[in-house]
Amino acid sequence: MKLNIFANPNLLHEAAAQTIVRLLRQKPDAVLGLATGGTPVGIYEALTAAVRRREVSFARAASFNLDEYVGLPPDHPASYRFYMDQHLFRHIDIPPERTHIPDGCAADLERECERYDRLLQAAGRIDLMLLGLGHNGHIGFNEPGRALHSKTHVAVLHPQTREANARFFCTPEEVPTKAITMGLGSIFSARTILLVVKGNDKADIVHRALTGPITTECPASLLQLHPRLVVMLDEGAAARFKCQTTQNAPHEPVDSTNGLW
Ligand SMILES: O=P(O)(O)OC[C@H]1O[C@](O)(CO)[C@@H](O)[C@@H]1O
Repeated sequence: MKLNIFANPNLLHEAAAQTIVRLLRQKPDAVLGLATGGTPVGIYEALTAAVRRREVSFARAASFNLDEYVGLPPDHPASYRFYMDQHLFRHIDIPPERTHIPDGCAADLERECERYDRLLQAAGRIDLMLLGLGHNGHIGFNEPGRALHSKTHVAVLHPQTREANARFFCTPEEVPTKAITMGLGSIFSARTILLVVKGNDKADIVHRALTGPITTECPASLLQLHPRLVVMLDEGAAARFKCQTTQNAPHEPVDSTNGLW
């Protein structure tokens, strides 16, 4: 695992974006796994700026989003399709037909999950999976529980998750109770996983996920087993890690695990 700690969120956003830029320069047809939520917004802004500066092109790339709410159409402002269009896709040159997000309004949700898995399989391995972290340790919408799913499935959202995401809706009651999410198997099969976590409110959970026991009660703890895990934290999220803030250029991540493991 490579752990990078940044003095402020802007440096973190830039470093995460540059990781994706570097990948696309080496491999223009890379398959990207993408996340939503508050965390990646700044990363998508930095990617948009890099495309505007013509530092990178997404013209040959493909993307697969982690999840989508059940029952929200693409034009609902809180749907993840809407979010991705608003924050990234409409600002970059990725062909719309190569951007994939589960259809949360499909008449048959089980078939939609199977369809998404077939698309993932046909695309080959995800080269880089961008992940945020839920306050309860969820990744995508893989919620804590006695068992985890490997494949794309319909997840019942934890009350804590619905509460955390209520800020994206007019009223808390509007937050859907279910979502379609990529499973742990699909997330894990990515060549590289980039976990980005910001804010003091996530300091405990990110520390537990990366240093605590590996358990389905904290889905992100499974990431400890991934052979190529890159973690980027701001100082708030890194409060419980006793290692130094990344001093070198933010786009040159260093291995700063410094005897932690
Ligand atoms: O960045 P946020 O808004 O804290 O969300 C964290 C995680 O929660 C989700 O939004 C799902 O609740 C994930 O997609 C995201 O990575």
